[in-house]
Amino acid sequence: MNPNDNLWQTILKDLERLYNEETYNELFSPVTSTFKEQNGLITMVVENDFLKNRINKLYIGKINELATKYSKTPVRFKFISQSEVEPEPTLTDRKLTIDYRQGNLNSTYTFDSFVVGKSNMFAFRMAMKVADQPGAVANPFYIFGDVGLGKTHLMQAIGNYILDTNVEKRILYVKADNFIEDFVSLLSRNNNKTEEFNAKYKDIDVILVDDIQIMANATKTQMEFFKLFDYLYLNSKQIVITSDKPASQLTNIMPRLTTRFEAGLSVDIQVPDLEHRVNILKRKIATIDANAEVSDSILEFIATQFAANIREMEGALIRLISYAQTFNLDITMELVNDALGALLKTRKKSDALSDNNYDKIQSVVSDYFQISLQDLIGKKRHTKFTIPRHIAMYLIKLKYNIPYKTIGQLFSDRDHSTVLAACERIEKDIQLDSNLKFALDSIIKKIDSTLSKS
Ligand SMILES: Nc1ncnc2c1ncn2[C@@H]1O[C@H](COP(=O)(O)OP(=O)(O)OP(=O)(O)O)[C@@H](O)[C@H]1O
Repeated sequence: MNPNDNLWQTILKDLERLYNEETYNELFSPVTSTFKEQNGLITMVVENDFLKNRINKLYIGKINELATKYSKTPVRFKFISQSEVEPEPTLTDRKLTIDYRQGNLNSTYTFDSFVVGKSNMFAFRMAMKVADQPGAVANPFYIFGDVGLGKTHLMQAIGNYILDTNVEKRILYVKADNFIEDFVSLLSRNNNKTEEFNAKYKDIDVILVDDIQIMANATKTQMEFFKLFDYLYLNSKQIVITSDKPASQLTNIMPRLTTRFEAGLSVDIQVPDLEHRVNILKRKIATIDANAEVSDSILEFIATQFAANIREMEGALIRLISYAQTFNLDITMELVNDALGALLKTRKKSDALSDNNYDKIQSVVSDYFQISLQDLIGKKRHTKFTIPRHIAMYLIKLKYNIPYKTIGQLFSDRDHSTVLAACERIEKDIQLDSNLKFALDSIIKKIDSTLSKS
């Protein structure tokens, strides 16, 4: 018996419960065993194209949700018809197939499971195009956005899609810090490791490099990455990169890399609005526990409390559902307070701490723009200093709403009208300049995290 048959039998039981008898008997019950598995993709065979298309169009999402629920390892299902069954590969063919999905890509990070809204629509559409024609549409494809907003998910969805279309494709997902580690260990060992390094990084079709900003200051690693980048690029291999900021704002990454990143296509992911966040939560419930009943008002409450980071929002939902399951309780607002009380309290505390922290805002802004605090507050008039200065004034006004005159005193005794003009200017520019808007959002996040630690 194929090891995935037990999984399929378990899924069948749920399908029988979920759908009417006629559908179940026609579509699912005749499929008694799995056909094969490769790279986490389990293939099932049905009698004809009509059945195959119905399942793949209407029921595959639910089947994969159940697979995620019941399988210990990440797997997905695919249905083919009898006429598509190919003869088994010979032993030598099989040896050539490297398992590129296991331990490399998270198979739940797919386009299917990515909830689309205004904040990520462009990024999503372009990612689909890149996945459809790797190496041809946008190379490199650069995704940026704040922590926990879905960059890794979207990047891996590209990898999973390419693999689903062609299981032989070699897709390498690597976090920038692992690339640094691999390179450092290459330097510290003998030469025959070079071959291993090259086999891992060069003998591939697609590279997905996550959190490139981590390479800041690692000059030798950047040089090596630069060589690899050029090699892959010249061979039309798709390169996908994620970062917490636009390429133009990466600090301590060599310009020969950042300019190459800018030459491809950059897309950003913003914080989703409330309705979008609630939709993400609804989708997550289905994967955590399809039977959990969570009212819209509770979902809205969670989406409001954990607005800036989807990972945190998802964590709160998982905690709530697990809590309800453990104590066998209905999910009410009272239970939300019990289950999430500690998390909510930490957030309140960090808000309360935020009084009178003007100097912290000034130092986060100066750090972000890599200028000294003295220059931020002082009188120099180069735009390198005036833009960060205006941003710091604007943020203090936004966060504390203290008089313009008081803000002026924090910046070398400037007068009320200078601060007012600076705030109005920033307010206007963020409507027009998405890079500025992005910088502001990142700085606000950093301020919040600094204040919560104090
Ligand atoms: N639009 C979305 N639809 C469904 N799930 C999402 C979406 N956006 C984010 N998530 C989920 O939020 C979690 C965090 O996403 P992810 O790890 O991709 O964020 P990230 O931007 O790469 O964060 P980091 O900067 O920390 O690497 C994941 O579980 C992901 O599935």
